[in-house]
Amino acid sequence: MKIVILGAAGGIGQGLALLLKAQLPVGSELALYDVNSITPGVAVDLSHIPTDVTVNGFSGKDPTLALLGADIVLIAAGIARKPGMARSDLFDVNAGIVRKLTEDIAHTCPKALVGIITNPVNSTVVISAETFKKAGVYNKNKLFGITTLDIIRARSFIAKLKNKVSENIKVPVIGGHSGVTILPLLSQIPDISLTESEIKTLTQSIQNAGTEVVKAKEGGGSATLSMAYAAALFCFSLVRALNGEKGIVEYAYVESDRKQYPRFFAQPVLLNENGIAEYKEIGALSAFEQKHLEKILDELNKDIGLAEQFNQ
Ligand SMILES: NC(=O)C1=CN([C@@H]2O[C@H](COP(=O)(O)OP(=O)(O)OC[C@H]3O[C@@H](n4cnc5c(N)ncnc54)[C@H](O)[C@@H]3O)[C@@H](O)[C@H]2O)C=CC1
Ligand SMILES: O=C([O-])CC(=O)C(=O)O
Repeated sequence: MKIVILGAAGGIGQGLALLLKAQLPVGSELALYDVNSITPGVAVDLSHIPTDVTVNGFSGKDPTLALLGADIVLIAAGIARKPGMARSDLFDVNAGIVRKLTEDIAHTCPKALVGIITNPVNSTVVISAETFKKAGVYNKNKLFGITTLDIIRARSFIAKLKNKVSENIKVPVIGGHSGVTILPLLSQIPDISLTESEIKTLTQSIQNAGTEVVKAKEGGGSATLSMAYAAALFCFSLVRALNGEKGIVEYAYVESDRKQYPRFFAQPVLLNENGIAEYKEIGALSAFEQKHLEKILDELNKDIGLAEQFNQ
């Protein structure tokens, strides 16, 4: 199994590379690529960790050598927010980066599963889809916007509030990955009931969590370590599915043709060797969640439309 990280020298890239080097199955291969010339050095550094995962690092303008034979490609390349910015303010720079890297993937390893971390996820995933389409190799079952960070935040916040073990808490989060488009389904958490006021506060905390990190880092970037952890969890699920393990369900921002939802939407999917095997039921929404859903549709459709236009 070969896993590639694009943007591997960045805050997320390095943390993610460390987690994958430490925990991928024996015999896996990890390829790191970044325009930053320290990337081969990051790979040398990681290669001293005694796990049976091979690490190679590549820099320069062309990621082809890193991408050759990839099974999974994770894209964390691009700029991050500074205080006062919205994720959508990253579009102008990151849209072009994601398009170029997708062209490289389409050319070199079109069958790989691709996970997109680069913001604004609501749009970059669409740009990637349209780029694959142009290249004639789009498979919607293989392209994922990684929204796992919203899920792990929800788990942490609820565990703290209710004094529970976070590992045992499962929280669905649907929609998109920016502000109000992040919709945690707090009515669906097994064995935990929340008051109306707790639901309101938690929903806002989960939606604003990224901005809180940006503020706290005072211009030094956005969430990196928690995102690296989230992307590693998502990647391990892809690896297990590729290895034939059954019953793996993840929430991710993917294309589907569910009638009442936008073209791209974070939702539960069952994974197998080919990526998405099946779209799972989103389940019943509470009145609060239903009302919230109606509010986010316009915003998500706008982010998707902008990306569709970018690729025309
Ligand atoms: N999906 C999510 O939940 C989250 C997404 N993000 C997003 O992830 C992205 C990366 O964030 P950080 O790692 O904190 O940023 P960073 O600035 O620390 O790292 C980005 C890396 O991308 C590299 N890069 C830039 N252009 C490239 C190209 N064309 N090819 C290869 N590498 C290139 C840079 O050299 C740098 O090493 C940002 O867009 C950020 O908004 C951040 C947190 C959560
Ligand atoms: O907020 C940001 O810019 C980074 C991000 O997506 C998150 O932390 O959820």
